[in-house]
Amino acid sequence: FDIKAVDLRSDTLTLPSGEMREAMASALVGDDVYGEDPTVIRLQEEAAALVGKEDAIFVPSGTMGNQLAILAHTERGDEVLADSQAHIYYYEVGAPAMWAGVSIRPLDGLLAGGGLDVLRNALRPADIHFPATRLVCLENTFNRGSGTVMFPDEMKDIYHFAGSKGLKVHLDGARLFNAAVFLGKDVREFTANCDSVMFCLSKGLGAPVGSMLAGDSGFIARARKYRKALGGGMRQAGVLAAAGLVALKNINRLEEDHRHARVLAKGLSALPVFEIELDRVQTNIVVARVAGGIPASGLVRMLGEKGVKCSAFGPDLVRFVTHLNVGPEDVEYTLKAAGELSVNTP
Ligand SMILES: Cc1ncc(COP(=O)(O)O)c(CN[C@H](C(=O)O)[C@H](C)O)c1O
Repeated sequence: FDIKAVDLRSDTLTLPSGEMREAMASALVGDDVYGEDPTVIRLQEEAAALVGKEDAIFVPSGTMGNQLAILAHTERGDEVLADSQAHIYYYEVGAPAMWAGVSIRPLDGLLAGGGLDVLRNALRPADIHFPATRLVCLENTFNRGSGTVMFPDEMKDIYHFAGSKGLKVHLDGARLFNAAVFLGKDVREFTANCDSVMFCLSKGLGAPVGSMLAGDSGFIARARKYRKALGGGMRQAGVLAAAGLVALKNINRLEEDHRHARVLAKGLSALPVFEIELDRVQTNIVVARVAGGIPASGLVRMLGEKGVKCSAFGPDLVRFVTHLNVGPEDVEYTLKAAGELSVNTP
């Protein structure tokens, strides 16, 4: 059983391809703070057109894209609504309070189906005791929901209801193309139902760095100013944007990651130590409950010893993420390694 390395911790681990490296090396560049980097400009124009928005800005990370959206949509003291398990609340270091001076009210179930009722029940009347609620954040696909997809119709209901109450909607679309590919729909069917959208180039699409934030031109102008304030004004960033342009060609191959995730989930669920809701495995993320009282950290360690890396996703939850650098043979190897575990697991 020769040990090999299979890294399923996250799709953030994707490595730049040879084509990306060539594009990076030969990229036309200029000073992007002066608005003079032709490759950044091209990427921003292509990204805006792709998601059907007026303008877009290239940012170093999905987290910065999300935080710029909050800054550009709100004033200090406003309230933002997000799912309690949303990345923007769960994994972004409390940044909305740190930079935007806003509070996030965590809502259980906003992203897990029935979001409109959750939102409707969360709204409060104007009252001297209550902050002004300004923004609703959605996430598609839903990372901590095991990469599940919010259908465009549900997004439309939420978007129209939010709009009727004067709220803006920001979509954390870190893995939005995974959602579009899962449904076989144009990504604009999703983005027509939000005021701003962030999507990552650096995850399943394979770029080494970067995300795009898109919205109307006034919003992007505000986001650009806040990015500068956060020290995110970049100089010859065309070197990175060139990889992003190549990454956009990887959208259609995402179905391969989804297929690998389904094969992995099916194989793992046949083993006594993993409990998986197979209908929730829609894209490239597999979340498994660890049975037998084994802590997730223990399972991560035992699989690690066999060369398979995955993430603990809670005390008894583990996450496997398929991506560009994971092939069918890696899935097979993972199932073999996991199969060995189950035999030896008490
Ligand atoms: C839905 C969503 N939105 C935003 C981000 C932030 O993107 P980056 O700041 O890492 O570029 C992530 C990254 N997710 C990472 C991962 O899944 O391994 C970790 C948890 O931060 C994300 O999953």
